[in-house]
Amino acid sequence: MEELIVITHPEMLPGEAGMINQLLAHGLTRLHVRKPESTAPELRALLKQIDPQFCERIALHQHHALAGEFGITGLHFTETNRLSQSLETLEALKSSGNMLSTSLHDPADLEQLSHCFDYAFLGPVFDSISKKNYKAVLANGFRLERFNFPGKLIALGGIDGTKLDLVASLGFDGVAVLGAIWMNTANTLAEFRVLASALAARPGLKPGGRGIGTGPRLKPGVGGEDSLLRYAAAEAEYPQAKVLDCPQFQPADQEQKYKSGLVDKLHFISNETSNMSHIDSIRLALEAGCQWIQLRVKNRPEDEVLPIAREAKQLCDSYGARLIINDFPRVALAVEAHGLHLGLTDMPVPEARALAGEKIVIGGTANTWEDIVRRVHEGADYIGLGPFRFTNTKQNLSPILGIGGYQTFIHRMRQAGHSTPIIAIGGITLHDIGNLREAGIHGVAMSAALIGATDPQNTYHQIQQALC
Ligand SMILES: Cc1ncc(COP(=O)(O)OP(=O)(O)O)c(N)n1
Ligand SMILES: Cc1nc(C(=O)O)sc1CCOP(=O)(O)O
Ligand SMILES: [Mg+2]
Repeated sequence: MEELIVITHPEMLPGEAGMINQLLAHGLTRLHVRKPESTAPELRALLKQIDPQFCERIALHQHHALAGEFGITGLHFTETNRLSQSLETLEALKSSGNMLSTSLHDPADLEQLSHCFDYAFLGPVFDSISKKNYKAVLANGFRLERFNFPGKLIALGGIDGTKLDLVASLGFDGVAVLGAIWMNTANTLAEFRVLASALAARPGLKPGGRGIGTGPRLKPGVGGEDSLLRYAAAEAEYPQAKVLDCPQFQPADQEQKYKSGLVDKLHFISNETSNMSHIDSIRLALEAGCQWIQLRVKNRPEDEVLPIAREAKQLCDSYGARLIINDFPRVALAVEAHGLHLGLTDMPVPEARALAGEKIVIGGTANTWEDIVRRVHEGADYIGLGPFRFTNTKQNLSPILGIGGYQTFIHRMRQAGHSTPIIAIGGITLHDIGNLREAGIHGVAMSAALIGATDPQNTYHQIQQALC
């Protein structure tokens, strides 16, 4: 069993687009946008906020006419909607490259189901978590009969992490979740990670298995199979190298696209002051909502950084967040950090890669065009490009780039065909993000703007919105 599909909350939630982008950036391969009460303009407003690179992983339940506008090819048909479609319509949609799915409530209906459908939801298999009075329809002792349906069968209804083994034993190819993800919106990403890790760790998941969203139309590197594999690589210790070795993911540029989903858009940089330790600053950021934390301890030897890193790792784990270690590859390895950030005078990226392995995310600093080219050739997973403006957080700053520097360098990168994600850094505040995003950055790294915020949680949410 390998598929994990998330269905949106039926109502529009505050900050929902940000949460959706986060889920997709963290490896979600298929998102079903189901908003039964929403009008087309309301749905359009939501879709507009979703990063276009993710639209190929989306299926729409309502307002199919919006699909073309956003490059969405996934069309879902509710049971009623399916029954009112002619076979010709379904065949025409299918042959024009769409990926079709539908819902069934009676397993016997599979016998008649059109083979135009790539996958079908069947359920509710358990009493629903989110819908009261939505009771399980599958009888005790149920075992899935596929008839000749060639598509995937996805269990829906009442599924959480505790049910995966049972669902797999019933013969399903995957699960669709709603309540488990959206019941507590403060924990959406953490819940997804728990489910995805549990699924990836199941013995049935094999690197090379196909995922929904892997139709022949999908570009490698955008959702689908590689995204599923990416999640497995990141979460279940399948060697990422297997993905990158596969010829279909070459040249290097496709590889970079694949990498951009691995790198968060907001990096918090830890700091210490006379009344705040690194751990205090990390706790503040985690409580605000940050999910990507860089431990940046300066002017201390490795043996002093190691215990701080261990504590930071525990703390980040408890919030389902990722820890990146600045400057110290061996510390990153020792604490099993998610990533490592290297400066221009630190260990070169390939050396750190050889030391720390394929799984770890490695970012590298650049201050000039030549540095950018070096980082691209070194195979950095992202480039920390700065400084944007003067900051007290770092000593011995390189010359300020300003918005013009980012515009120029990102333009040159595009011309040269380089797509390594750029993380802007140095004195960045909430109000800079719009311009930086327009210049083409992938994300921002921030320290003082979050540590010094009067309401870090609110600042975090505004930053997330601005990054969408
Ligand atoms: C995301 C990100 N980008 C750049 C830096 C700067 O790293 P470095 O050049 O190694 O300088 P120090 O941070 O070590 O002073 C970073 N830390 N993070
Ligand atoms: C760690 C770091 N590196 C920079 C670079 O230009 O390479 S600027 C910087 C400090 C980032 O913190 P703040 O958001 O408080 O300015
Ligand atoms: Mg450094």
